[in-house]
Amino acid sequence: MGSQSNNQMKVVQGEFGYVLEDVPHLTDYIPDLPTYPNPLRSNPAYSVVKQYFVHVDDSVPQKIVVHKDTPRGVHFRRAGPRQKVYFASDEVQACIVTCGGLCPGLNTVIREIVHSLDYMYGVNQVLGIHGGYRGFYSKNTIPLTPKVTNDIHKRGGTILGTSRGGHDTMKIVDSIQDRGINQVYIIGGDGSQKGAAVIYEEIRRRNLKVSVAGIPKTIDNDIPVIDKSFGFDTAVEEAQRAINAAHVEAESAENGIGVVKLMGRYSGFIAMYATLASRDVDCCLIPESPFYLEGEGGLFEYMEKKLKENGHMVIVIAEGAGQELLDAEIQNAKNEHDASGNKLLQDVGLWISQKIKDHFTKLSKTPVTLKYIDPTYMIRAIPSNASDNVYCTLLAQSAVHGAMAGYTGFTVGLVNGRQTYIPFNRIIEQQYHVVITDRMWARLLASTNQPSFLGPKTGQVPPTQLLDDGDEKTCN
Ligand SMILES: Nc1ncnc2c1ncn2[C@@H]1O[C@H](COP(=O)(O)OP(=O)(O)OP(=O)(O)O)[C@@H](O)[C@H]1O
Ligand SMILES: O=P(O)(O)OC[C@H]1O[C@](O)(CO)[C@@H](O)[C@@H]1O
Ligand SMILES: [Mg+2]
Repeated sequence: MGSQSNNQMKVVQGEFGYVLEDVPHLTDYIPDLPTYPNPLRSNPAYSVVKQYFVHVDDSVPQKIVVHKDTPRGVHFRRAGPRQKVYFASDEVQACIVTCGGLCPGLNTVIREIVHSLDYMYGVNQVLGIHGGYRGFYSKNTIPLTPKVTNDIHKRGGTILGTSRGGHDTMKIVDSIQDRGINQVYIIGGDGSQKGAAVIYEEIRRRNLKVSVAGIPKTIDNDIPVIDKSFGFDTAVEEAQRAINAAHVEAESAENGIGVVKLMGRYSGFIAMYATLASRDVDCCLIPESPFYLEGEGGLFEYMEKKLKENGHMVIVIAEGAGQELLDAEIQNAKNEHDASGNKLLQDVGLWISQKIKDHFTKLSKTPVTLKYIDPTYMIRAIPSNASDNVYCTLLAQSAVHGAMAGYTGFTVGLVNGRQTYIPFNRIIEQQYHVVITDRMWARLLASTNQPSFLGPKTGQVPPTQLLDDGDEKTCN
């Protein structure tokens, strides 16, 4: 038993291997802060709710698949309202910023932060930062009220605008300090959460009473620890429309082939879930599972078999899949990056469509009709669906409860179905990927019956045994 801490995380150890990876609190570096009773006590909606306040010792296990002698393992602090808050309502000057690519649900999260601050905590000074991180120091702010944000959840995109690049930590924290902001809500993906972590560090270095809360956003679902990111379900649902169109086109032609490219730079979650949801997909190609085209066990062999059996087929390919094949083939390919430093990928959808056409043209007895559908931005530029709207609401409320309770340097997230506060460094230390030796990918292979492409050609060794799926994301 014992505890260790650094600026980013406090690790508390308990009995039977219990570990709490706790988030920082303002009192870690500003002792003797005054506290106030939580205004929710006298809120008619909550005052009657028994045990509404979260117990100070409540925590949520990261791993729920256990054996009888498994140590209790890593836990995260349970999110929710606390008895005491560290901000008086009229003291709070909050701000909200959205960064990185778009994602369904951004406006819902903005709306719910504004509404939660006002309706639950009586806070009515909330500023919107325009155009991502650089907006802190280069743009005017937008006052956000429940009235201004009332209908925004019905729209795609973000009313605040977003951007990549432009993270100048010193200028951002200067702006926070100059404007008297003391709660910062940052909605963004892995890059944005890295940005949030360095903002928190600088705020702490300056000894400022400012809570920094992250709300994880990315339709790629590549953020570790959390069950899934908001907007992911909406994106998967929208992808069905493209897959359906590809299937209708393919089915209506002789040797029809539908190819659908979906987002997923390094993680193939959208492609995997869209495939599992659809049942019309015969082959799903993702960045985590290298594949090859020619020869035994390759894609073309499988396609020939499928066309012979069914007369048509549908392929879903994630944008980051097969990039190594393109790199090997396209000499002098430009090594370009976006403003945030993310590598700009080559268009694998166009490339594979051409490869397929060339292959079947060579096999002159099998002329094919190929339709390529690229719904890339259509799956993310839409409003969130009902379940994502609920999810966004809970995330926003959890973030507000956490900041009001004086926690800082945390990201809110669903862990095994429970709202939690997760230290930034657990969120940013790695990107989450589909693990092709886990159960979920095996389920997909079983559902499509496609080749696994495991073997000497891809350098992937077939697993002898499926590993425990304790670390997998989402309900399985
Ligand atoms: N290591 C880092 N340190 C500080 N800021 C960063 C870092 N990485 C990214 N950022 C900033 O975070 C913002 C968003 O980053 P990025 O464009 O990579 O999107 P993201 O948040 O990862 O979202 P997504 O990839 O889902 O679209 C940008 O303004 C970028 O400058
Ligand atoms: O064109 P943009 O806006 O840079 O966004 C594209 C990228 O954003 C993501 O949706 C999330 O990182 C990727 O899948 C995709 O490559
Ligand atoms: Mg990212």
